[in-house]
Amino acid sequence: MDPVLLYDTTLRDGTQGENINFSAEEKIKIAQRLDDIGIHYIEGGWPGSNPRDRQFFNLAKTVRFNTARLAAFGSTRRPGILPGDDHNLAALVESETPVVTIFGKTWDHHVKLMSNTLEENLSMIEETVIWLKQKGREVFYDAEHFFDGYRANPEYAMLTLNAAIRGGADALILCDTNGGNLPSFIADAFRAVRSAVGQSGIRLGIHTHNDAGLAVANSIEAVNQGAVVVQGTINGYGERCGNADLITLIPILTLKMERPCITPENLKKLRGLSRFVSETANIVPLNSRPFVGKSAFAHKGGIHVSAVMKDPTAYEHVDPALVGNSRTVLISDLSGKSNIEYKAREMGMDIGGNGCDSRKIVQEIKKREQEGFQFDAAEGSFKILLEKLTEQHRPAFELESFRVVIEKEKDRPCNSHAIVKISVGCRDEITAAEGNGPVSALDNALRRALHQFFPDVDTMHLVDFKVRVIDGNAGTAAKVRVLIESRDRDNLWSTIGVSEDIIEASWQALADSFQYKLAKQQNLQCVE
Ligand SMILES: CC(=O)SCCNC(=O)CCNC(=O)[C@H](O)C(C)(C)COP(=O)(O)OP(=O)(O)OC[C@H]1O[C@@H](n2cnc3c(N)ncnc32)[C@H](O)[C@@H]1OP(=O)(O)O
Ligand SMILES: CC(=O)C(=O)O
Repeated sequence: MDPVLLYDTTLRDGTQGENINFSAEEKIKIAQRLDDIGIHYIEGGWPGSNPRDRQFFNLAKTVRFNTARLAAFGSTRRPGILPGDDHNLAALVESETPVVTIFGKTWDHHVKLMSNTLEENLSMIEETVIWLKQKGREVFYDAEHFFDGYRANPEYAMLTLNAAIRGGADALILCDTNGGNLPSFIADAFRAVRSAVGQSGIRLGIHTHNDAGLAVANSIEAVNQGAVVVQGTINGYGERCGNADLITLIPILTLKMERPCITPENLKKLRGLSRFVSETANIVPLNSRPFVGKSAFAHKGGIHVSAVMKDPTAYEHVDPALVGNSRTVLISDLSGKSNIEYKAREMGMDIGGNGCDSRKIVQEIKKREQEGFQFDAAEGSFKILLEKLTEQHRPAFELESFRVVIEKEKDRPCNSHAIVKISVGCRDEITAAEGNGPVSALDNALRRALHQFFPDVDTMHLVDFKVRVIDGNAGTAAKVRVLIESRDRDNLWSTIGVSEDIIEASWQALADSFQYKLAKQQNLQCVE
């Protein structure tokens, strides 16, 4: 099958998305990751638009890309002037990129909105392409609003493409700029263009937006109709509802359509690339993102897990490892014994020979979930519960008692302190500590007490603390669920507590967190 060329516009159209901003240095880092995974074209920005994008292209002059060709983006010349007098075009050439992409108007309605004439618009397209070709660039022509323009006035839409072809463009990219077209129309229009311009030998490409949730589907239709260049962004970031998500498109092209675009080795970097771009953008990664999301291969229903244990293809459309992802099994009140057995095996636990079979464990989990626990969000507490139910729990410490005092004096902030008494082996320890609030005071006091025996507790800290009222109708008697996320140098884990008392629920989650940390230390040193 013919290869498809990937054209990434995360650094240009991606940054037109709400809340997406990259510094010039961050853009360079992303471009290097895109190059590393084998993207063929990287659109770095619009140098005529802002100093940041000009800085990016200046920095890029010293960067060597292995596979990617860098593109600078801009518009055709303005009406009524020569290309050589247009500062936007000058900025494109000064970027010194091997590729320049310009967009022009296809839709007669939009040309009139600009108070332009249809003839002048055609000249703007043709003359701009000629000028850029004279400067030795590979020129991509993005036909803005192609599909809406083609619907409104197909003859004129074709004239705009012919103007770009006469100018010597290397590729015509048909854009669903408003993102509202359906796959059937994309296919019909693309087929018509292909039969009209196919003999010119020009490459055809597709650029879609996701306003109707169809960007990926529309890109696939275009590929089926002969598109050999696919434009999109990492994670689908982009103007309004975003662009076609390359993170979804790439595995579809390679694994399902057998259209080579990146190597199988590079495909395994896909999840890492998606994470890197979301972290750089400071956007929380979408759990449900196809192929690479945390939930993409997470199985919750007992029936699913039972089948996946026998044959993963029963509920997995591709092998998660191919895209750098992995399978997870979740524990909840929708679990069956298969979930428990899978999880126990994953945690390296034997839950067989002690009279508490996985069926009893499932019943206990369902009872606790009914009380408000949520084990799919708290693997640390699930492991401790499993150990308790199978009589394998060896607690690092026992709580004897705690006391928390919160003081509020007029015109002064609240002050909290806690006293904790624990026993480790045959020794008792009592410590007191202050904190920003009652949970922080408890955490500090417990940490101080444990430090005497397990100095390694210093490497762990709490990273998140979430409280949720479970039964809002019950007023102050409602139960609360506390979820705590903790980490040390190597691991991140979550624990849970449920009670009518927020301090009690917090203590449960906190104590589980420390027990989990101390139990997972293979070489746990208790200094007696
Ligand atoms: C479909 C797309 O995603 S295209 C990319 C859209 N991206 C962006 O707009 C981000 C970068 N844009 C910018 O920084 C600014 O809009 C600039 C620098 C390009 C222009 O800024 P300004 O000169 O202040 O103009 P403004 O943004 O208000 O309007 C855009 C101008 O471009 C003109 N224009 C629009 N499309 C084209 C085109 N293909 N060719 C030439 N001119 C065009 C408009 O008619 C308008 O001209 P006018 O000022 O004479 O009315
Ligand atoms: C060019 C472009 O970004 C569009 O038409 O959507």
